[in-house]
Parts: sequence; C-alpha cells; structure tokens
Amino acid sequence: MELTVNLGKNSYPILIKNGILSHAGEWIAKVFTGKKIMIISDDHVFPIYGNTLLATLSDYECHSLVLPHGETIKSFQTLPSIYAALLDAKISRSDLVIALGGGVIGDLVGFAAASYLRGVRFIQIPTTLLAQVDSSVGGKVAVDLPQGKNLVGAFYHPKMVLIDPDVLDTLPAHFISDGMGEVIKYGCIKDAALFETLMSCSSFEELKPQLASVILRCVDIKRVVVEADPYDTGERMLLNFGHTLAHTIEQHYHYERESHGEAVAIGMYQICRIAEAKGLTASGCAASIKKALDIYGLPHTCGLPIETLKNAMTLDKKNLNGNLNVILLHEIGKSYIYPTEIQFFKEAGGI
Ligand SMILES: NC(=O)c1ccc[n+]([C@@H]2O[C@H](COP(=O)([O-])OP(=O)(O)OC[C@H]3O[C@@H](n4cnc5c(N)ncnc54)[C@H](O)[C@@H]3O)[C@@H](O)[C@H]2O)c1
Ligand SMILES: O=C(O)C(=O)C[C@@H](O)[C@H](O)[C@H](O)COP(=O)(O)O
Ligand SMILES: [Zn+2]
Repeated sequence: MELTVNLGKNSYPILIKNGILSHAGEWIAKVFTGKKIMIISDDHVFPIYGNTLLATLSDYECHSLVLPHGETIKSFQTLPSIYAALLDAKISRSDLVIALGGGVIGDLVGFAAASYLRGVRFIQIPTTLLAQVDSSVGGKVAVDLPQGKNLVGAFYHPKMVLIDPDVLDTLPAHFISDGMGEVIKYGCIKDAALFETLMSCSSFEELKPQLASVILRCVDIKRVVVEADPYDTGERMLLNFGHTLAHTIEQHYHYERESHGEAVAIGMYQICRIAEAKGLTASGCAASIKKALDIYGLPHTCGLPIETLKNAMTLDKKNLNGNLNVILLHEIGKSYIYPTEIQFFKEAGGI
C-alpha cells in the first residue's frame, strides 16, 4: 500500500507492507542516490532489527548510533552525542539519516536531522504502533524541555516513511495499548466508522487481523489533515485532541510515569467530560471514549488536581494571543477548535 503526502517539493511516499523492512534498501534507492547512511535507533530496537536493515543496505557505507530507549532521551542533552556521531562519520548534506524506532527516536532524530548542517535528509522507519499511525508522518520533530513537551522543534519532513506492521510482533503489550490511544484519537476526531470498528472488538487481539487497514486509515486521515495545514495553524490542531491535558500530565511526571499514549487517553476522556458538562459536546461521548479505552487497556484518569497542570497548560503550542485553543468533539467523529481561556478548566476538579 502506498500513499503520498502531497506537499509540493516536500512531498514524500509512505509505504505500508508486511515484511518491507527486509526490502528497505530497494525502496530507499528510489529516493536516495547518495553513498553514506547513518542509522539511529535505540537499545531495544537495534538489537532486534538493526541487522535486517543493514543487510538490505549493503550497497551503502553504513554507520549506526544506538541510543538508550525511553522518553527522557528526547531532550537537548542527547543532541550533542547525535551530532558527534554524525560528525565522526563525516555525514554531509549528500548523505542520509534513518530513524529506526518509535516516536521518541523519530522525533529526536528528525530534529537532529533538521538542525545538523541546517538539514540533512532523513527517512522514518517506525517500529511502534504509535509511530506507525501517527508520529512518523507529518514532519513534526522535537525535543522536550523540563517546562513542557516538544517545546523546541521544527517542521521537517522525511523523504520516505517505511511502515512494516510485522515489527509490532515484538512490541511489548504496554506500547500496543499506547499506540491504540492515538488510533482511538483518529476515530474520535475524524472517523466515526473507525471508532465503531474499534468498539466492535473486545480486545486488541480481536482487532489484530484488521491492523494493517487500521494503520492505513489513521495515516490517511493524518495525510489529509497535514496536506491541508502543514504548519499547524488551524485544521491540524485537531490532531491535538486530548493533548492539551496529555502534555501537561507528561511534563508533571517529568516524562517518566504516563507514556504519551496513556496521557492522550486520559486527556481525551477528561476534555470530553469537561466539555459535556458545559454542553459543548454531545452527551455520552465521554462514556464511549472510556469504553474504548477500557477495551485497549488504557487509563482515563490519573488522580491529579487540575490546578497542578494549569501552569504547564499556558505553554501549549495551540495558545494564540494569550488564549487557549482546546480541541473538542461535537460528537464521535466530528471535532472542532474551541478558543477559550484557562477558566475553561476551573471546575474540572481532579482528572
Ligand atoms: N511527531 C509527531 O507527530 C508525534 C505524534 C505522536 C507522538 N509523538 C511522540 O512520540 C513519542 C512516543 O513514541 P512511542 O510511543 O513510539 O515511544 P518509544 O519510541 O519510547 O517506544 C516505546 C518503547 O518500545 C520500544 N520499541 C520500539 N519498537 C519496538 C519493537 N518493534 N519491538 C520491541 N520494542 C520496541 C522502544 O525501545 C521503547 O522502549 C512521544 O515523545 C510523543 O510525543 C510524536
Ligand atoms: O502531528 C500533529 O500535528 C499532532 O498533533 C500529532 C500528535 O499526536 C503528536 O503528539 C504531536 O507531537 C503533538 O504536537 P505538539 O505540536 O502538540 O507538540
Ligand atoms: Zn500524540
């Protein structure tokens, strides 16, 4: 299955195919005619998939950098070691960087690729469900700051995205659930039929035979939104449903407790609950989201008083002219941007 993200000179293909990792070199040759490649991965992913990728890249001079795993490496502190590895390998603008891993590797390596030499080409090979349905597409690359999530970054598009659903076989169950948080998001914001499909299963195992088509559906929704608003000035903000609260929860716990998908799960349910109480969302939506979260092993609450999150919320990237923009649902499958103020959360209590 092949899609193209149409962004003029920044257009790129997304390939979704079981087993494509073993043929990555053939696909990469279609968009890269240079000689040298740097593969950057983490210490969970590279030991499992590094050799498979390297074996398909035997026509190139390949280098690799293996970073520790986990959200806390998505920080400024990691960048010097990436730049040093790129310099040691004498990676130039005629060369290529490959991000092999989950969303942490994709966002971090993407930002390094955007900034090193003011930009070297990079390709995303996402290995988590979350990265396959969301983070590898759209060109948002970033690092976290102690003050907030993804606060320093760029819009920098990959030259290609290679999605091999087979690699999810080794992904721990916790991170399958995590990815399902973003999948549920796509149903909530744009596709009631997708949401129904998710609700019709009683567990991830039951959904698994349809996984490739679910991945395709999410990526295609994201493609259309990104094409319409690549720089996140309007329509693209809808992809941030649940994220106003999610990012503050992640920041509150120093990126060490709730993982991104879990935080998004809590954020989606809670914003719906708050909006329903104000008559801004059709009643019953929060309950439906909670049911979907239960099916896929995701939380809907984290026990934090909203007061503790308000400060971080003022740093949200959707804030314009000092006001908040929150993403709400009219109903499942229909989302909208709601301009408001921090008072919106006044009577939210604990989330
Ligand atoms: N740029 C975007 O548009 C965008 C979208 C959504 C999320 N994100 C970001 O993505 C990040 C979260 O990404 P994530 O959930 O993929 O986390 P992650 O990259 O930390 O991966 C989760 C864990 O799974 C391991 N892993 C990855 N692939 C594996 C595999 N196939 N087999 C075994 N283990 C594997 C990793 O080593 C890690 O321990 C967050 O920082 C979030 O902000 C970005
Ligand atoms: O691609 C987007 O746009 C998104 O909002 C997708 C989100 O799932 C993702 O978590 C993104 O990194 C959030 O972006 P941010 O601009 O809120 O940091
Ligand atoms: Zn997200």
